[in-house]
Amino acid sequence: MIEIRNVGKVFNIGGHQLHALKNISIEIASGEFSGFIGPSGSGKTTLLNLIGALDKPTTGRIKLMDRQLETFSPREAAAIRAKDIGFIFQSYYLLPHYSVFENVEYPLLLLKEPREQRSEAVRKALEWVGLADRASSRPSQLSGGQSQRVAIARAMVKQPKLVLADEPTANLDKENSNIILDVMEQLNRDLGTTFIFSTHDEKVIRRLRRVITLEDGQVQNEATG
Ligand SMILES: Nc1ncnc2c1ncn2[C@@H]1O[C@H](COP(=O)(O)OP(=O)(O)OP(=O)(O)O)[C@@H](O)[C@H]1O
Repeated sequence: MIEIRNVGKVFNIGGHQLHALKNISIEIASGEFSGFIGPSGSGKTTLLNLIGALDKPTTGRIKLMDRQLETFSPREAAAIRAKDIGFIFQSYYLLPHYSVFENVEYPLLLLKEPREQRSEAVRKALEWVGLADRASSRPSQLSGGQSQRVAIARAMVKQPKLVLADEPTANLDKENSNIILDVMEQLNRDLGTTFIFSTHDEKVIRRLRRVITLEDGQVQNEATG
């Protein structure tokens, strides 16, 4: 599903060059439940952003579902993000003035799906995360764990092949972290969705079937389990 070949990423900060990623080569297969771990600043988020077509590598190539991402225009990158990739972040980024239903529906509006299909898909996505009864709630009425479950439903509503989760449990307690990890594991099993995490959290790391450790912008080691 993903082929990362000799990827480097350099940020220019005030005339100084920061090598955030150095010659990374990794392949990730469809259906994996894997994650990048490593110290703060090791390049986890930078790498996830490149896979998610949110940014481009300085050197090297990234193939995502048979498409060379580094050749994409901003418009093409936006289209692939809208259609094929679900994003989950540490901060849930729910729209505060919209209901849970409308928040989950939003990606389908961008894809211009007809109303009936949208309603059915939102209903299903809220069922997956156990929040079918909260469709008309506002984000401010939800706990952190429930908010992250809405964010998962929003990422899953278009049934993407790939979901990228950047520190998804960072703001959650143990119980809620385990609930959202259960949900993601089940979606991975039932729908075959590929999940890639960036995380420091032991609770997440224990669940990953493949752990890729980054250090100073390089792959340090790999473990599967
Ligand atoms: N847009 C940017 N502009 C300049 N430097 C950046 C940018 N994004 C990341 N960096 C730098 O690149 C390096 C890698 O950052 P990155 O956020 O990928 O690390 P991380 O492993 O995700 O860290 P954390 O666990 O703290 O989130 C850091 O030194 C960071 O300061």
